[in-house]
Amino acid sequence: MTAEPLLVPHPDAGVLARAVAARLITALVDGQAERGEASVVLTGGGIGIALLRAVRTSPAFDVVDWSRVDVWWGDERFVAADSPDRNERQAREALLDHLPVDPARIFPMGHPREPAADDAAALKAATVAAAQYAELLASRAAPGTNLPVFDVVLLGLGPDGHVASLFPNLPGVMSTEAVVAVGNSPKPPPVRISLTLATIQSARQVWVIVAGEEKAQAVAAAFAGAGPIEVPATGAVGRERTLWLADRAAASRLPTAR
Ligand SMILES: O=C(O)[C@H](O)[C@@H](O)[C@H](O)[C@H](O)COP(=O)(O)O
Repeated sequence: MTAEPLLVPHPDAGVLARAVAARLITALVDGQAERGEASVVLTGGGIGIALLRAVRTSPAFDVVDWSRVDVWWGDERFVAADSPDRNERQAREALLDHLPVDPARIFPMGHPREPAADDAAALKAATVAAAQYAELLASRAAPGTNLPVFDVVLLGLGPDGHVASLFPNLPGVMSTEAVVAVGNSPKPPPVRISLTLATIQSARQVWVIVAGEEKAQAVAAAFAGAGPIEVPATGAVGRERTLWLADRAAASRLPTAR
């Protein structure tokens, strides 16, 4: 295995979702065989939720002991707990509500406790929630460390090269904190919470999952040597393995694309 990013092509988005679901099931089973438990960091976005649905309908889904899986989020839209926009809610509907998970091992990011008076107040509340998530991460880390070693971090890719809620040229990209609040996300909603690249890099495996022609330019820029300030996804690397799992359209602007 290598942490050097490796692009794995897939014919289309449907096959991609099913293939990543199979890969995820295998990674969790392997983690449980080796360490007795496993962990995954979920992503929002179209392909991120589609792959959760594909896990649910996979014939192999019950090979995983879901009661021994820690579930984290890479980012969250800072909106009301019952908002359909929340990544947590979408993940629960797509998969988690249908599995025998241990509720004590599901770690959603925070949400506003009350409607904020303005964007500044919302950012302030998100900053508190981000710090609380960092504490939660530390509470599940090995003694002497601040972060758990995630088995797999799942990330969608934005057309601008963002992953989680780390956007090009915004301060969150280079943050050395574990978790950041984002107050001016170019992708709605504007206020978000995100793991930082430093935290994502603590994972054994990082998978950037990308479908669609509108992502092709960002994929090409990443593999042409762009840095994380310009294309944040390039900073999302795992300790053992970094995979870019792409459909044909997303990989179409790579020099080797056929
Ligand atoms: O909460 C979010 O919006 C995300 O976590 C974000 O990083 C997403 O994964 C990408 O924007 C890709 O989203 P799509 O797959 O919908 O394009």
